[in-house]
Amino acid sequence: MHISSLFIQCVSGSPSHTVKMFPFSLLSPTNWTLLAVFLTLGILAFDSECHAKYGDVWGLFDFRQPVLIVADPEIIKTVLVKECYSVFTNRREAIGDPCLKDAITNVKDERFVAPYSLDAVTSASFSVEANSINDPDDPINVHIKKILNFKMWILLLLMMFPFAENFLKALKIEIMPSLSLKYFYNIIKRFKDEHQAEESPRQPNVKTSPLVKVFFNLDVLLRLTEHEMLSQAFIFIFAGTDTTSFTITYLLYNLATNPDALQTLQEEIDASIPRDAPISYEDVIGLQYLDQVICESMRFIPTVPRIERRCKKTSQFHGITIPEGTMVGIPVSMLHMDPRFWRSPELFRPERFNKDSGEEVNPYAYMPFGLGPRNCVGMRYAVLTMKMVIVRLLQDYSVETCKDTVIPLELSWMFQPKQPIKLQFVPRKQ
Ligand code: HEM
Repeated sequence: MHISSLFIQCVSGSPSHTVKMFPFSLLSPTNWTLLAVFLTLGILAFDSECHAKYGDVWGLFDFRQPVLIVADPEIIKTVLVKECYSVFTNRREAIGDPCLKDAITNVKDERFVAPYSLDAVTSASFSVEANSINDPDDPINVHIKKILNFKMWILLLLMMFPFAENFLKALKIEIMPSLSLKYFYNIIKRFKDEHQAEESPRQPNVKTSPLVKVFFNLDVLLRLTEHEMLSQAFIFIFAGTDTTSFTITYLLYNLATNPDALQTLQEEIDASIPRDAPISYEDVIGLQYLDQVICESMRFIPTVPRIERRCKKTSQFHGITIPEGTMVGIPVSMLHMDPRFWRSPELFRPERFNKDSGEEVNPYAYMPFGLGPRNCVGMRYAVLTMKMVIVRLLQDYSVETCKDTVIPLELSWMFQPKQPIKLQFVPRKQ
């Protein structure tokens, strides 16, 4: 899962002109109140509290890092879209395994511009054979779990003391297990080598998907090194795994707690797709209500609650001076619940995304996949995967709450469910 701002020092900012970042004071009750809100109620309550106190722009320190949070759609547009290439191209400095520093999520400036064309190839998922659904001990499953359960305390330590990286390296302490990372690099490399062998004139009859072909020719197409290319392949697996599974889980939870929406969705699926027939791309794309349910579920509980860009040169926008090195954060989860942009935001209403509903969606207040040139490259692939899974599941099962379902859902300060989400699947009558 993507981790957003980790708060330690809270400060106030004037809504216009230079936003002042006041140093954290142990004696300041304001800071402690907000810190308590952050740790107990989580990022949404924290952002909402700050927003109520300071308006659309406020500042804080993530340990040593100044962060400016902006909730004004015009400023968001400037940061994520208009000035993306000139000022706000990059994210936070990558912390941790140097192996991943050339992945698309971390690369900077002109190195980003090249891999960005990868958008065209996101559908090329890697057909590495795995049996992780049926076999929890499948090596792929074991290694991805090790990587996703990365050590948060090391990340926090490095945010406070970036210079500790070499010290930890010497002690062989790592955020992500390098053995597991190497495991993935090796299977992707093996897959690439096999693909290139298939391409050789000695095996003219072997056919590879054109998209996979593009992906494994990135070194030639975009002049990426082999390591850079393998990193993109790895990050696609890594960035797409937890995000997609969390989003599907939230979606099922929202359907179970909103049986009317579930029924409307099942009626749409039943009317459009025969039960035992294979599902085509056109079938799922045609399901309008399913699309609305996914949009609404990702508004209601966005998997990534905050996105960020780093300001690479001191600039002035909308009357605010943003110093070089400042992180600009967009409070996605708060914007998705802001009554300025949504009618009854606390209600799960897929109808609001119906084009004929008359309710307009402000594109700068809705960004479950981020926004602008640096948004999620896996978006279309993820939506398609989710649609396929949901259709297949709901053709045969209804999803309901049970005695162990926690209602309402409680999210931790890391924006993850405090308790496991438990639902029951009831077979549908044939
Ligand atoms: C429902 C599932 C997913 C969600 C909610 C999600 C969400 C996001 C968000 C919010 C960002 C940051 C965008 C920004 O900063 O503006 C992002 C970036 C990214 N995502 Fe996803 N994502 C999902 C699935 C995937 C999948 C399946 C892949 C790969 C196939 C993927 C690959 C990436 C990559 C490579 C980036 C970095 C893009 C860049 O730096 O240019 N994501 N994602």
